Amino acid sequence: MLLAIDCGNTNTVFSVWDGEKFLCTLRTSTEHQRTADQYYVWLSTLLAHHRIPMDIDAVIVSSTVPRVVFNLRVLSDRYFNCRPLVVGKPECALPRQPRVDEGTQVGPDRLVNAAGAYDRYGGDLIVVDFGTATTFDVVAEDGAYVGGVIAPGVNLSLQALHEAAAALPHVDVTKPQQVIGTNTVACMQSGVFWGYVGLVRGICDRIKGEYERPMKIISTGGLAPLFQQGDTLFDHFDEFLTIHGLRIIHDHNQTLETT
Ligand SMILES: Nc1ncnc2c1ncn2[C@@H]1O[C@H](COP(=O)(O)OP(=O)(O)O)[C@@H](O)[C@H]1O
Ligand SMILES: CC(C)(COP(=O)(O)O)[C@@H](O)C(=O)NCCC(=O)O
Ligand SMILES: [K+]
Repeated sequence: MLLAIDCGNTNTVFSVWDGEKFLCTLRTSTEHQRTADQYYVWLSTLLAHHRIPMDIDAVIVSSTVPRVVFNLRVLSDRYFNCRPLVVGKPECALPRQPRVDEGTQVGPDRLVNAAGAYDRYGGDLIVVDFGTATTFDVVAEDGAYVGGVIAPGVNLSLQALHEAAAALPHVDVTKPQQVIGTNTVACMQSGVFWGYVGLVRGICDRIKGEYERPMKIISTGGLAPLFQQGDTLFDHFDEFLTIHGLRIIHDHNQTLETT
């Protein structure tokens, strides 16, 4: 079975696959000090809870936080007796090479999103991923990642506003009753909700204007469904896009090994 790990700057998502069969996904906060032994205790407890056997014989990792990769490698070597594929490293082949400026270190999550989205929806895509940052990943007709946009994440923006302004409380993002807020919290929620609807709509429209072919917009990340309530921004919402992309890249590397 395959353990696919998507490590973001806020959360790390573990998913288990039996071939093409998706078994489960588990989420923990991203902590670069977390040791292989701690990961194993947490993972084995939860897999037992889901009655999933721990017969993992392959691991693939995408990490936007380089410092956590070492302990994920130790987890893979010590407990699953295999070397993990790490997206972005030379030993991990991609179905299609990105076409960006020479020397650019593209976030592995974006390469994985491109692979997963192309497999499911074909080419000419914008993938909007609501993470710590909100990324817009452009996928060409042939499935190559060809660039995009990075915007401050939704909760990051709210947190920054709360920390910078003495009188503004911490608020959770939600769709406000109306645009004009009649109290501080409603004003802040309107600012971040409609501000992001405008940001996503505006950036996608500009990307479409610059790209010569018609495009589909795929969204992923926990906050995507919330913003879809504000405007029909996305053609599809795909909660498991990134881990699907990890499985696609793993299978691509398996195919190369057997040919
Ligand atoms: N459904 C949700 N509702 C509200 N906040 C969410 C939801 N899903 C994720 N978040 C928040 O969005 C931010 C990004 O989370 P996540 O997508 O896990 O980031 P990353 O992939 O960068 O680690 C975090 O602050 C997280 O707590
Ligand atoms: C933009 C990101 C931080 C988003 O990562 P996340 O929000 O999932 O933690 C990540 O894609 C990244 O580290 N990118 C490197 C720079 C680039 O993609 O050009
Ligand atoms: K991401």
